[in-house]
Amino acid sequence: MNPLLDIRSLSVAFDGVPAVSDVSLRVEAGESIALVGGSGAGKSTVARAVAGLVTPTAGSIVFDGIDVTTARGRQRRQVRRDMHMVFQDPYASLPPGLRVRDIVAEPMVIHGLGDRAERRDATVAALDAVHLTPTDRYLDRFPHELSGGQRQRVAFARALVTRPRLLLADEPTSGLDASLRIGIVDLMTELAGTAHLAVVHITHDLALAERSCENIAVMQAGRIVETGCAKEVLARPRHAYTAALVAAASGAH
Ligand SMILES: Nc1ncnc2c1ncn2[C@@H]1O[C@H](COP(=O)(O)OP(=O)(O)OP(=O)(O)O)[C@@H](O)[C@H]1O
Repeated sequence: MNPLLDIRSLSVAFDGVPAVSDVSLRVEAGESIALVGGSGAGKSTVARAVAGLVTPTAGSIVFDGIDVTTARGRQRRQVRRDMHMVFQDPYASLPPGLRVRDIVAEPMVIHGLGDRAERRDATVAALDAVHLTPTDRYLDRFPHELSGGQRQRVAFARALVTRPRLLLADEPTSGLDASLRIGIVDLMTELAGTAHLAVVHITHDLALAERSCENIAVMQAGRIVETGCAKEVLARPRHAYTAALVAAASGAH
């Protein structure tokens, strides 16, 4: 069977400077994979290329049989509906002038999905799925009337409302304190289980990577140096860079 996401020999350069070099990665439907590595390793650039936000210099990215780098028209809209990105800073990524009900429903409006009543039901279901309950308490609030953790849950609800097949979560927990981080990571695990969603979780934090994902890909200087089952890779790293990350993380705790 073809994977949901098939990245082959992806390279991205900015002004001629390589940011991602020859990255290949397969993500199966319903799989959760952590993309880890130090700052500047190229993790966000891989996710942004998958989401069509940056143009690769070489390689291909096939999502559900569609080449995202060349998709146009109906196929492009299908990719946008079936794949969502959640960013680091929910305050910056949520429209400040909209209420939660309109923020969460907006992707359905953009994609012309459902009538008013169906959008309302889907919005309530998405808020339920991210445990912002009772939903009536949140529907009419603006982003500035929510805590950081609640804002990030709204960002997840918005990402889920069109029932996507892939969630790209780029450092969704940075800026949150430790207990909220675990809450968000456990939410992603739960969503992956119940919504048959594949999750790519970009993080610096190896403990969160291991907690949230079955699999892991370790990036260094634009390349993937090691992949495998997260628990095994972190317990017995084969690559010196992974071993150094694990040693640094255990020194930090
Ligand atoms: N829009 C851009 N223009 C120029 N250079 C960029 C751009 N985006 C990323 N880069 C460069 O590409 C490299 C990889 O950056 P990227 O953000 O993908 O790394 P990262 O692993 O996600 O890092 P971090 O964990 O710090 O977010 C870095 O050297 C960065 O400076």
